[in-house]
Amino acid sequence: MKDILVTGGAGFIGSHFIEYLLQTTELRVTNVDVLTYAGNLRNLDFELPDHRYRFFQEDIHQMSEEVFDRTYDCIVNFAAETHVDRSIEEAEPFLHTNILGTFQLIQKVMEGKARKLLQVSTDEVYGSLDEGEAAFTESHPLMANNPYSASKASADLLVRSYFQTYKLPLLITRCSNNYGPKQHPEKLIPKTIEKAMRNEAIPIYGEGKNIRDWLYVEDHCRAIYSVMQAGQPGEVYNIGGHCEKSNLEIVNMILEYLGKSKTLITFVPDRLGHDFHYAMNWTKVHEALGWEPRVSFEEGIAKTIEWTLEKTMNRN
Ligand SMILES: Cc1cn([C@H]2C[C@H](O)[C@@H](COP(=O)(O)OP(=O)(O)O[C@H]3O[C@H](CO)[C@@H](O)[C@H](O)[C@H]3O)O2)c(=O)[nH]c1=O
Repeated sequence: MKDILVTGGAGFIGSHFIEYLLQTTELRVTNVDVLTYAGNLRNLDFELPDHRYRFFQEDIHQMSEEVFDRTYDCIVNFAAETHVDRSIEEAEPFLHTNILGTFQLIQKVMEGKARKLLQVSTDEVYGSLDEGEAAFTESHPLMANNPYSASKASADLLVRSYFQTYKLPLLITRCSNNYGPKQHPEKLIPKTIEKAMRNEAIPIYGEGKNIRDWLYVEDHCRAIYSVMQAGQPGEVYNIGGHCEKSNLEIVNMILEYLGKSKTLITFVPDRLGHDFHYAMNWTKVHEALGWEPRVSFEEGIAKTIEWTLEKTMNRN
């Protein structure tokens, strides 16, 4: 492999993946990102060697010929609308980017402009675990419960269908909740850190008992790289953090770390259709590719909080 096209590379996970590729491999990276509210070139604040990195501010629906002046060994698709609450407010951008955008990328593989596509997906496509169910395996039915996850599930099915129909080399990874430096403050962890630092009320939906499986973003990037290198076309690989925690536990840990009062916690009406419990069974990627998460939650959350404190100090 030589050339990788990363879509959505100015976003949270995409920018970490580019950093991982540039620092640990010799691959050349082309980054296509339209720079919506969630994409920010400041996320790429590390060394970007000219001969191995280039950026196009373009929409994945209308990529220019310049982007395709070479054949890519792989497209890794991070370009997505990702926030559940926003999808409940207005679903259309989610359908446009997440479904039709993915379709455009599949077309690039059909046209021979890329040798394969890795679709970065999510545990949300499985819906919520039922009582007594321990974790999602890759064969769990797709039971998306909100417009965001329905759009990601639709994209996964498109990818699957093009593998089944045309035997195109397409792969899917499905991750649990990521966290780490540079995440957009609309998400639970960065939002809690930033609000706590400012002594502002921290909104907890419902009773705060919903459970997520937290994965440090660098562990996720390592997993995606392994799947890109050695995953089997047509296969789905779950990636999880082996770290189930309720939202209240998360918020309490952050408040404790920052030495802030628990009175900042404010219970607010629940998210509509709020999935109760996600957890990933990632035995398959472990057995097939030897991947496992390395960063403990204690270590990961400390790095994330310290990064946020430093960012805020530099801003002031
Ligand atoms: C923003 C916010 C969230 N929450 C709750 C809702 C969820 O149970 C939990 C995490 O919420 P979020 O940070 O929005 O993440 P969640 O809805 O789980 O979805 C994330 O994780 C998914 C993977 O599971 C990704 O596919 C999504 O793109 C990503 O947004 O915290 C609150 O209680 N208060 C809040 O203000």
